[in-house]
Amino acid sequence: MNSVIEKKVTGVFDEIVQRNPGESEFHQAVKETLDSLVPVLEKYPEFAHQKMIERICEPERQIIFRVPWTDDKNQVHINRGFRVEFNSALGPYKGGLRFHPSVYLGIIKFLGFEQIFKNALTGLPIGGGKGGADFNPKGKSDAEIMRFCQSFMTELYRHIGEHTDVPAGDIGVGGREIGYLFGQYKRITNRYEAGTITGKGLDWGGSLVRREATGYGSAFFAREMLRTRKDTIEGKRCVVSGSGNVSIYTIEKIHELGGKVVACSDSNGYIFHEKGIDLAVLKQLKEVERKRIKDYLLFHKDARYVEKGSIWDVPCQLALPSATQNEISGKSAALLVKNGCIAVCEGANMPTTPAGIRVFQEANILFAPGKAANAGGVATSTLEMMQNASRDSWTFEYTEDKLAKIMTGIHNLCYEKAEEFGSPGNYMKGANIAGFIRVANAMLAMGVI
Ligand SMILES: NC(=O)C1=CN([C@@H]2O[C@H](COP(=O)(O)OP(=O)(O)OC[C@H]3O[C@@H](n4cnc5c(N)ncnc54)[C@H](OP(=O)(O)O)[C@@H]3O)[C@@H](O)[C@H]2O)C=CC1
Ligand SMILES: O=C(O)CCC(=O)C(=O)O
Repeated sequence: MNSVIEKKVTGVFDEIVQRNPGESEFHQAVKETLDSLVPVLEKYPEFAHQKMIERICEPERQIIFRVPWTDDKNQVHINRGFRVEFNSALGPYKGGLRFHPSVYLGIIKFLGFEQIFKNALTGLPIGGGKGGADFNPKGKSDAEIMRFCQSFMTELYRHIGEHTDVPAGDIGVGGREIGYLFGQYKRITNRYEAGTITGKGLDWGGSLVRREATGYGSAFFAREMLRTRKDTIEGKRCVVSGSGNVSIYTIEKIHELGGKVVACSDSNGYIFHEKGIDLAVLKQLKEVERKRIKDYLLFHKDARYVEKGSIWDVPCQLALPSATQNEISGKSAALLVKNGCIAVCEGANMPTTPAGIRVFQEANILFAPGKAANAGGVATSTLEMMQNASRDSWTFEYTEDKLAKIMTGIHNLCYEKAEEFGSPGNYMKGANIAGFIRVANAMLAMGVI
């Protein structure tokens, strides 16, 4: 360890671990970010003096609540709901809701923390927040999902609003859940405040391209990264993990840009299809029938299903992890590099472990961190809020063009900041530095808040 600033940052991190025990994902996200910020604090001593990193790492507000609901057999269940309103320096808290049995405070805090920097990178007026519940939507009937969402919103409604906190979807929360959540919000408040939640249906305040935005945005980011090495997506063999919202629309745009996605997955296993994933089948299975990825074999006998295997064993040039956190271990990263992978673009939040990131950086392959590469979703949510505020609705082409420009802007900002602070080509450092500077400057201007 060298500088005084480095020692200070290490001390701050140790204190954060002590104050937030047992929240390993939150610690991981904070460490990755703080490690990038040493040169910023050296260049701008006022950030250190004003305790900007200490302030940014402490959520403004954390709400934890009971979510009781009744199943179809009239049995009562109790889940735990969360909303962490992390930082509102740039605008209302903005970030999705995750319904998954693994959810606990540490996961919501890591996601909320990442969201602060991601939202800042978009250049749009949005703060960072995240929420969710330890509820497992798998195997539940529509009526059970509705009752759960209504109960969840019966507490959440008092904390949200178009000028305070604007939730959206994440794992386990798609168009169906957003409908039930917004319906209950409208019912309790007696206000058609469409800008309070994003990812809505197109007939009731939603925006074209929001459904596609995170996946399309990730593919646009990959295109921009490859461009810096005078390369393109055309003809590239790609692997996209997951088969949910982000994965499906990543595959769609990669195919449009001339790449070929040969594998995708769900939490049970992965499908390998040398001819390229058949997106129409995938959409039918996952968006309409809510089935398992294994059923892809019913449509394509020449595909292969690998139960419980690692999708990162499949050789590819471009890897787009789009399922969940920590899905690429150091070992998987090493295998990807050995198999000829030249670029990794994170559609999911924090899908690569610290050991995996080290492998990619040492191999000098292109690596886009989730907070930059998957920012297209939240950016388009903000475009949805703009349309709601002006009682307008934009065309697909207009909205997609705006998304593409935002993603190019984020790419260029990360690239330039990495160079300016002495780590050319390091998109992770560039993203952390650019996001932090924007938020810290706003907080500085507003005094000790
Ligand atoms: N939706 C959005 O707009 C945005 C999402 N993200 C991030 O993208 C990622 C995917 O989100 P999204 O597509 O919306 O979620 P979905 O719920 O639509 O899909 C999630 C996919 O990931 C798989 N998955 C989830 N958890 C695990 C796990 N523990 N192990 C293996 N596979 C898993 C799911 O499989 P199964 O069905 O078997 O559980 C499913 O295929 C998340 O990290 C999310 O935070 C980031 C920015 C915006
Ligand atoms: O659209 C949004 O507001 C949030 C999307 C999200 O949860 C994310 O970026 O991780």
